[in-house]
Amino acid sequence: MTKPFVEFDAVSFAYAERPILHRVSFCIEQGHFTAIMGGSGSGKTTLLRLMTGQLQPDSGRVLVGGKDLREFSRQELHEYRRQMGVLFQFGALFTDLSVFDNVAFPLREHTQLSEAMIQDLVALKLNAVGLRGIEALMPSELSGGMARRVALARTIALDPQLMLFDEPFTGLDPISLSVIALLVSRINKALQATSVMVTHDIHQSLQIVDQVIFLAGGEVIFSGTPEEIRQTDSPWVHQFVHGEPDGPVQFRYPTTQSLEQQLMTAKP
Ligand SMILES: Nc1ncnc2c1ncn2[C@@H]1O[C@H](COP(=O)(O)OP(=O)(O)OP(=O)(O)O)[C@@H](O)[C@H]1O
Repeated sequence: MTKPFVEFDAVSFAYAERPILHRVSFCIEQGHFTAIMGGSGSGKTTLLRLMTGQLQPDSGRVLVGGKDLREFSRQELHEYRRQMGVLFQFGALFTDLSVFDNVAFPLREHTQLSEAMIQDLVALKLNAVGLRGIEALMPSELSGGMARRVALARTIALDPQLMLFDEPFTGLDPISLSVIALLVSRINKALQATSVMVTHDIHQSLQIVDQVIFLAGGEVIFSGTPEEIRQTDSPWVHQFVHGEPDGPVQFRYPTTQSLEQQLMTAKP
């Protein structure tokens, strides 16, 4: 039996006067792997920030384990974030620290473990991403794909219950991309973590996730399993799956002024 881990209940959010999300509701089950997809600027990263508690909804609720994030005490919020592993787009490593020290960083920061224990844990985490043996290398000596894997090892150092990935595949060659996708999927299963991944890579996602949520126009326009996505006749989803430039998802930034008006406006 699964139970909800993170729920969005009619969440609306705007940056100043600019509405981004409008009454967004969805549920992420414990232990499930969910991809968030949508056009550029549709609010995917904003949604992750609402999930971490970095941003707060203007209305609606973000529930974690059934409790409104707004009602978390400082201690609860700290604990929630400690159980979270976050891997950003370019998984920045500390360039002045070796691979070992990068992976050891969260262990030293958040635990009282002995150095001997930390050494074993770093070896285990690097082993999980297929890179045991490169402990002494500096980030400048790694390929882009290796650096992303080291960042992944660091993300899982504390055995997070919730893993958030923001475009983990960006900028990788196809082989490194498949390797990262496979590792992310395996690690998710091994840790029985709940994972949420913002990505543009629909084909890779459909192979590894349990659920995909599509955002457009500030709303969830579709959510379902990979099987349901393959079968839907939603034009939004169709445009995404087939990577078509024309369709309901617009590539233009929404502006109220026409190009003609803008060109006619007197210049200083
Ligand atoms: N701190 C901010 N202040 C004001 N506007 C912001 C801020 N962060 C993001 N935005 C705007 O909010 C919208 C949604 O941004 P967000 O980064 O969530 O989109 P996204 O779906 O992750 O985009 P992409 O796929 O291009 O990374 C964008 O139009 C962006 O310009």
